[in-house]
Amino acid sequence: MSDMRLIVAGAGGRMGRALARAIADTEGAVLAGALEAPGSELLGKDAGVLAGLPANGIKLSADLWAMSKDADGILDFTVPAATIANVAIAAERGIVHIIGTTGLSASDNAVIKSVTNRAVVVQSGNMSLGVNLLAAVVKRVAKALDESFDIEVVETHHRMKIDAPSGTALMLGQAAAAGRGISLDEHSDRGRDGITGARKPGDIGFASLRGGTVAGEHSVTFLGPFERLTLSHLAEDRMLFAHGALKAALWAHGKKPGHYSMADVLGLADI
Ligand SMILES: NC(=O)C1=CN([C@@H]2O[C@H](COP(=O)(O)OP(=O)(O)OC[C@H]3O[C@@H](n4cnc5c(N)ncnc54)[C@H](OP(=O)(O)O)[C@@H]3O)[C@@H](O)[C@H]2O)C=CC1
Ligand SMILES: O=C(O)C1=N[C@H](C(=O)O)C[C@H](O)C1
Repeated sequence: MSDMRLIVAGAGGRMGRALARAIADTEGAVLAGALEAPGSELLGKDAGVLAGLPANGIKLSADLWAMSKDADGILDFTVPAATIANVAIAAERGIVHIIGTTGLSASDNAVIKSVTNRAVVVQSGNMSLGVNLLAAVVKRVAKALDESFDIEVVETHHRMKIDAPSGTALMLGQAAAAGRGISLDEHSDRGRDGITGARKPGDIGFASLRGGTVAGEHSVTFLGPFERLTLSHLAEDRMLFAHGALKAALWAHGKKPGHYSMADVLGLADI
């Protein structure tokens, strides 16, 4: 099979630059386009040079329709509005869409789902093996422990992150809720401040720390009578997520239309 031709959306961003480096490192993948926001001062710059590599001749452009003509997939780590605009074009072109963007609303997610009867989408708030394994373990533990154990999800990220709780924290909260057989929407405690009252039994709490250059740190703590169990994951470098996204793209190439998760890619969906 010929190399998978991939577009990086948000090519000037932290993940976009990491993705360009990961593609250059990965056999079977080649950079076919670099998308940036209309009006960005980076438009026209070389994607290789921006990523700290030799020039590769791929210039940043805001025209996804044109650059996707001969592409096979798009790796999208941008912002919700951009991802939603990209969904329609990727589906129309029939190219694989790997979505890592977080902070998406319920209606954004409904738009993404709506194309998956005709498009291949892999979406995950975290592309790492470790976090997806952690989610499977959290689900199991939550199933084993009753409401006498409170569940708290804590995440720490770099100072530039714009959304909270992180996509990963929400994914871990969903895993805990699924293990317990409850709806996260109905049992979520976010943003405590002031006189909050006592903790509601059964709620899943979230707390977000921001600062420095932290690539991503997550923990789920089960707090019971006289004991506590904490499960955690530490991302040491965002190249972890870039390599995960590449793995997802190569896995998805040629798959039938559907809405896939990283657990599907990693063979963890049944755990
Ligand atoms: N699922 C996972 O494993 C991971 C997910 N993420 C998520 O990925 C997203 C990006 O993170 P990060 O790289 O740190 O953020 P950055 O802000 O560094 O990068 C986002 C990039 O997208 C660009 N952008 C904005 N609008 C558009 C548009 N319309 N078309 C194309 N590009 C656009 C931004 O440009 P400009 O600055 O000019 O606005 C910026 O360059 C976040 O949602 C983050 O949570 C991050 C790491 C791992
Ligand atoms: O913005 C980030 O950096 C990250 N975002 C993702 C999230 O919201 O969980 C994944 C990772 O933790 C890094």
